[in-house]
Amino acid sequence: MEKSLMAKTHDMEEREERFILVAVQTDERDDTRQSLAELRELVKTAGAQVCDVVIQNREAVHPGTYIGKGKIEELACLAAQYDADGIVCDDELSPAQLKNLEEELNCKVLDRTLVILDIFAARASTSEGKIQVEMAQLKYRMSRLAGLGLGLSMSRLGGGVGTRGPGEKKIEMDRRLIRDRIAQLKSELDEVVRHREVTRQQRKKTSMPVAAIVGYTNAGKSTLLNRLTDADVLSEDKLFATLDPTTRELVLTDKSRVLLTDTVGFIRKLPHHLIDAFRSTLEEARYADIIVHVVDASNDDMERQMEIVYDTLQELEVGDKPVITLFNKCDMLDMTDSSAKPRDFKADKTVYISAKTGQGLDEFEEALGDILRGSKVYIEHCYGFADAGKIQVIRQYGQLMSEDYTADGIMVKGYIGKEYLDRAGLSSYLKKEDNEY
Ligand SMILES: Nc1nc2c(ncn2[C@@H]2O[C@H](COP(=O)(O)OP(=O)(O)OP(=O)(O)O)[C@@H](O)[C@H]2O)c(=O)[nH]1
Ligand SMILES: [Mg+2]
Repeated sequence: MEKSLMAKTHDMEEREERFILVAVQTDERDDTRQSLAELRELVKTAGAQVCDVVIQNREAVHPGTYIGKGKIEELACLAAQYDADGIVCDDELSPAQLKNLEEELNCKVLDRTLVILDIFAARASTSEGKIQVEMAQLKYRMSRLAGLGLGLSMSRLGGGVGTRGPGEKKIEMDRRLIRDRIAQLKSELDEVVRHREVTRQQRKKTSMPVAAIVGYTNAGKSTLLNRLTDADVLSEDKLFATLDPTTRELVLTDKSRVLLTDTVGFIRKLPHHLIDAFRSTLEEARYADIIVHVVDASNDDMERQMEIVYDTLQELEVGDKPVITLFNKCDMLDMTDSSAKPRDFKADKTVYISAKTGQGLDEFEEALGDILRGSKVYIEHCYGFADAGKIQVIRQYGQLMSEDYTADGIMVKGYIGKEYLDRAGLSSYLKKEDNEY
């Protein structure tokens, strides 16, 4: 990780902060263990230590205190025993739960959302990322200001996990100031979104198809982009290494070009404030022509992670697009028994790869080329000189390979999406068998 705010804070402190993780296991949840393993990684990524884990079996989360009275007492003893700085609950706490737990335990009380926000705050590097994180943090604080006396409570808590980031100094502002700041950030963000929209439009003009690399955090998305394009994106064994989308051009074997975009990883219980704030970043997938779904095939929790990725895509209203699923990290698996190979029935194509060793990447590029060609049809037609409008449609929405002036008109060769055939006045000229559409 780069020298971050976090590292700085910790240099100043004598020791890393220590937390006890707390989760409630209900009948409805079957992934408490994995979710806690992930929370442990999140806390470590945020620069703190985990000293113990406490799980309470309950029919439902306690509405006032998250866990029951007996468990709170047990936690208080444990916290004293470990000299822990606080606890981290595995669900987003309501304002009341947060306040009550703080009062009962008299230590720092964090939740999963705060830890994720904290990591994002330390990692955001572009102005867009910073605005997005600050906005998410302020919204989170804002919803917890009610009756919390946050000024007092935060100064008692001091620095460390859950208090960092661009919002740090602003935590103690009153509600009105926070509201003003949110409004200001929102207008800055609108500006950024407009800019992004312009960039997207420009990209469209180059008529290069866009493939968005999506997947669970730590699946290997950045490693894949680096491997394919020398993109030099930070990749590491930490959650949320990537916050800002990076786009690079990839030239396929048939010489066609495609833009590959690396995106923010998904995670279970991705805080809603973050989804809202990062919508323009996360939405890269929405404007892509094709989705490349990277899965960490070496992770026991792979199936659930894939589900979460598809759910998040749905939440982001990423419509029906072709999906190539890449089962990554195959270098760590024994793939000789083909019946043990993982499958993704939602994908149009599945490839087994290792972004680390390069295994399977030729097959992936081939699959990418096939799908991209499949969505476009080849055109070769001589337009009259008066057909400028039609040629403009091809220029704008397709790939114009050549444009030669002849005595009869303009000979145009290229590719265009099937959906634009009518607008380019071409449908009647195409022979179905030529293009297999
Ligand atoms: N063994 C093995 N490790 C891999 C492979 N691909 C990626 N990794 C490792 O997995 C970790 C995460 O890789 P990243 O590329 O940062 O993952 P990411 O999906 O971009 O993660 P976020 O940006 O955090 O969402 C790193 O430690 C990589 O070295 C692979 O094919 N094999
Ligand atoms: Mg990454």
